[in-house]
Amino acid sequence: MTSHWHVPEATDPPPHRPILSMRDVRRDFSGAPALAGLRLDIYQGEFVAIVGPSGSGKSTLLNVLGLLDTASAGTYLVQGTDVSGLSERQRAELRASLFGFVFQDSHMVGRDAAARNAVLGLRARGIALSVQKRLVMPALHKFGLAHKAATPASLLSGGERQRLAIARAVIGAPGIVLADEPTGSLDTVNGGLVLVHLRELHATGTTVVLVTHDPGIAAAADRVITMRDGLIVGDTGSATVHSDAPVTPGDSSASYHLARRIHHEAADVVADALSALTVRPAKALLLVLAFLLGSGGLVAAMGLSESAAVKVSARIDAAASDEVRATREGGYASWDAVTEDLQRSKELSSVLEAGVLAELSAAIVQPSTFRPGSFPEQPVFNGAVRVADSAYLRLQGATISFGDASLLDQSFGGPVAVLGQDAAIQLGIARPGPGVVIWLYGEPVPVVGIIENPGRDPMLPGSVVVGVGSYPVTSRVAASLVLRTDPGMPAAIAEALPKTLSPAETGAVTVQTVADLRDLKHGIDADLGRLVGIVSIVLLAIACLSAGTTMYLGVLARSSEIALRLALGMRRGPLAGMFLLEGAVVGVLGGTAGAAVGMGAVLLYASTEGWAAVIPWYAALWGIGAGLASGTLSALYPALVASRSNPAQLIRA
Ligand SMILES: Nc1ncnc2c1ncn2[C@@H]1O[C@H](COP(=O)(O)OP(=O)(O)OP(=O)(O)O)[C@@H](O)[C@H]1O
Repeated sequence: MTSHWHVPEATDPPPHRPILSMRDVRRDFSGAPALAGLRLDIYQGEFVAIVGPSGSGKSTLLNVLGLLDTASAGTYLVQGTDVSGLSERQRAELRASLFGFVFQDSHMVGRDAAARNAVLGLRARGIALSVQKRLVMPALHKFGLAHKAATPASLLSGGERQRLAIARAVIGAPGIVLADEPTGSLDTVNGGLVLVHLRELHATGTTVVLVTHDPGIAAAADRVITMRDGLIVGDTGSATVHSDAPVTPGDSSASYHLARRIHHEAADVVADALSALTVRPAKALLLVLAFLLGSGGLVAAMGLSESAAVKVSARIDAAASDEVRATREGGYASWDAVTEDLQRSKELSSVLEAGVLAELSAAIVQPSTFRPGSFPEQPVFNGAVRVADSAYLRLQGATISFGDASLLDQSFGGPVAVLGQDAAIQLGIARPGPGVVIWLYGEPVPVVGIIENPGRDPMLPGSVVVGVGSYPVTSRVAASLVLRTDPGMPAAIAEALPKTLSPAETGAVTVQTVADLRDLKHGIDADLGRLVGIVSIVLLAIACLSAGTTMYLGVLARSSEIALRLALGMRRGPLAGMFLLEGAVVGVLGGTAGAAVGMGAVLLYASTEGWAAVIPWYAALWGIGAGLASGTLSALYPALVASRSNPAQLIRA
């Protein structure tokens, strides 16, 4: 320590080039100067203590020196480079490669192990993993923390955390260590230890600048700068033999590497986003649930509308200008009764063909290629299952390949099935043949044909059609008679049919022509889809809002971690990415669960209504996409807040 005051003048011949040099540097906060025009040179290898009363500007000076904060006016050169000309990114890179920081409150990523915290700065600089591994244990050992390597930083004692902060600051052998009251929160023993470490570091050539209130620590420094009211009022001057050699990290393998840095940043972004979720599982679960409800509703709305629309439009198409459908109230007791009605209706003049069609619930029939129980996770069939005869297929103009539709009408010991092309693909059946069966109600049913052309029934491609032959009737059959008439005759046939089929009680027969069916289009089914759709969009908006609020609070709660990452040189883009990814992951999880729940709801609703559930293949993607989009959207503002924050201010907070 020297005894003479040395306040260099601009006219002084520069003895050596300083590594940090300030001229007329000001830092104003709301018009009031925290630094009121400083002139300061710091040379490589110095051990400088900054002292002064509270509020005199010590921390502000340290923050500006370390590029955590920007001067409002004046010139600041780091290794001869004017930092006012650097971009935010260049400042971050310079900060990461030149400075090591020790803060008063040893900021840590609390959920991460001590070892991972120790290498945080190395990661920000893109130091190779092998080098990180080589450096971390000796550093922890040096600071008496080897046995705590795997302990989460939040569980360390105050002294241990501060030693870890120093280990983190020095592990990459930075040219300059800046420490803001590093012993402020420690007892005498731990404070003394910290000072010993800083002196050892200085002995290896590192420049150390520390802010302290402790006269003992100030006395241990080679140069003491005294501040008052934002000005330097005393400087014991530099005693060190200065070197002009450029400041480089002590370990050449620990040099800055952009590609690896980006790689580490990407890995950190993913790991941190995921660990932020797993560390607060209850919060994550609630967010997932919010997105689940929103996107689940959306998928359900799509399925319901589509099922309703297909059901309605199928009928309307079918009932063009030459089709009449009739049903009997309460259905039929047996297939013989159905056949009887078919025969009678065929006797009407102008009826060209009469067929039969009954819808079955796919959820109950459970079509499958696999014997029940033989395959643990059987895919759910999402087409329609219908009972029909060959006349129905004929009058729809449908044609069969690889088989014979008339087998549908025969009873030779059990039902047979023909498959629509989409249904066949879904069930994994390429063509019918001996031994090719599907399982319905847990019983094997031979496949006797594939529908090549669905004619005018748009539901046929996705349908499993079971023959009427000997299809078991367990309860009453809700079958429809489908009649093909001479063109223009449906109205006349519709008049005559009830009298023909049920002369005693014409009301028991319901006849549908195209006019009746058009009304169906505006029926409650489509409205239900629309309603669920609107509700789900509202739910998604609420999910977005609540997730956004929760994440914003999360950003505030993690301000110490954010400050640390920025201070260590993490760029703002990846920092924002970390929060966006967290939102996206929550959204995708919620969206995926929502898609599953939504599809389940459609299947359930359709089966209770006796419809064929039609879930468009893209519904699940929509559900997941809605979750992803709303999750990311909700994280947008919090991410912006995090990435725009000023590390110096956060550290102060
Ligand atoms: N982000 C900020 N916003 C507003 N005012 C600030 C901010 N940072 C510092 N100041 C003000 O600048 C002045 C200097 O603060 P600084 O923290 O640098 O002093 P200090 O000498 O380090 O004080 P202490 O020893 O108490 O930590 C104070 O008046 C403080 O209120």
